[in-house]
Amino acid sequence: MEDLLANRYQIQRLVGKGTFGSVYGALDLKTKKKVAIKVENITLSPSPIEKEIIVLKKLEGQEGFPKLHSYGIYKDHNYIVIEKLGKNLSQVFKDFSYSLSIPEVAYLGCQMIRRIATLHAHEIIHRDVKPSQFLTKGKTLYMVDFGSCKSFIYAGSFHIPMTEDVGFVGTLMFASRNAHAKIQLSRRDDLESMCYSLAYLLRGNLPWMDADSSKNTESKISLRKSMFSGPSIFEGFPAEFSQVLAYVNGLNFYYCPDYGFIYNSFKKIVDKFGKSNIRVLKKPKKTYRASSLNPRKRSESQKSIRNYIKPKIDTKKIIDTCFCPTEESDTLPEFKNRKTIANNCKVYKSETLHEKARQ
Ligand SMILES: Nc1ncnc2c1ncn2[C@@H]1O[C@H](COP(=O)(O)OP(=O)(O)OP(=O)(O)O)[C@@H](O)[C@H]1O
Repeated sequence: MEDLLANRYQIQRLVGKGTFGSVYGALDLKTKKKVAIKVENITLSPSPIEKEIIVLKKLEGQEGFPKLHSYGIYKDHNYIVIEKLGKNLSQVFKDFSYSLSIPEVAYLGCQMIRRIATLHAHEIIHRDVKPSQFLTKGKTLYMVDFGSCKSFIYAGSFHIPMTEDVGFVGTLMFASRNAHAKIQLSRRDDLESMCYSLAYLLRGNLPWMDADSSKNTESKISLRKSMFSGPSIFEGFPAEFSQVLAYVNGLNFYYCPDYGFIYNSFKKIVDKFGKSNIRVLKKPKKTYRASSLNPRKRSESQKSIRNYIKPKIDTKKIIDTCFCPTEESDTLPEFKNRKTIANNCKVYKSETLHEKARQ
């Protein structure tokens, strides 16, 4: 990669390499701000970066998603310039010697489910949820890499059908069982991958991970996952984790998951253990209070607060009001005596059709 991209971005260092491209840290010579630049070869078709641009535009202004600064083609590369974030959760895990505490993982879970709920509220599924797709910056966990995303809605209001024999999408270690069975993925699969990510961060391994990496073939992982991916992967940890996985395993292809139930389950763990020893997602060191700024900076800061555009979709509302019980979830203790709250999520046509077929 050349040192200067598009006459504006001074490439500083390679931050990471993905399956399809590389991410560089760079300095925007115009704004003097640090940015991240993702590049891929122009010959890739379909282009993951093109997909990423569409998704990032849709998510503009949402908490926990990087800002898209610009994009374009430079020589034989597509590129996007996005907000520079910190380390991903795999790197954070390594920094903590592969040992995070129960409340730390539950705290990360609270933010993961909020990001996934926001993405789903925009009718998009991620299809490659794993620890390295969540990056830290200050107190916020960001979700990145939208190259595998897909809209689960077509023609405005139809949920995609549950087709089989689709190609494998995702990452072997964290993919849902449906991904291995080559069944079309839907919202439930992002949640299953989230559960495996949390189990990995709690345990430091997953039952289908062979220490000998050459033995981690798709067929071996798929077989072991079908045997060992039940709620027992959370054995020895607070019951809320396994209850969430049991709930997710009971979700129907078309259902809008109950993000509120999942969020509250993780929050219950955080509340039980307390937040005082949580080392991840700490406040940035430098904080300025408006009153300590000089008058000109104070007025700029107040103006930027006034100009702050409220997120179009309120994740808290999705978290609080979305509830779609399944037959299996009725058997969980949390669901006993719980009233069905009107589902705030849009009801898609095929979901209604599916309901009718069930009756
Ligand atoms: N906005 C960003 N700021 C800082 N680092 C980033 C940013 N986006 C991505 N990265 C880093 O770059 C690395 C590569 O990211 P990328 O999304 O291309 O691939 P990946 O998720 O690691 O791998 P794969 O494509 O195989 O899923 C990530 O590990 C991440 O830590």
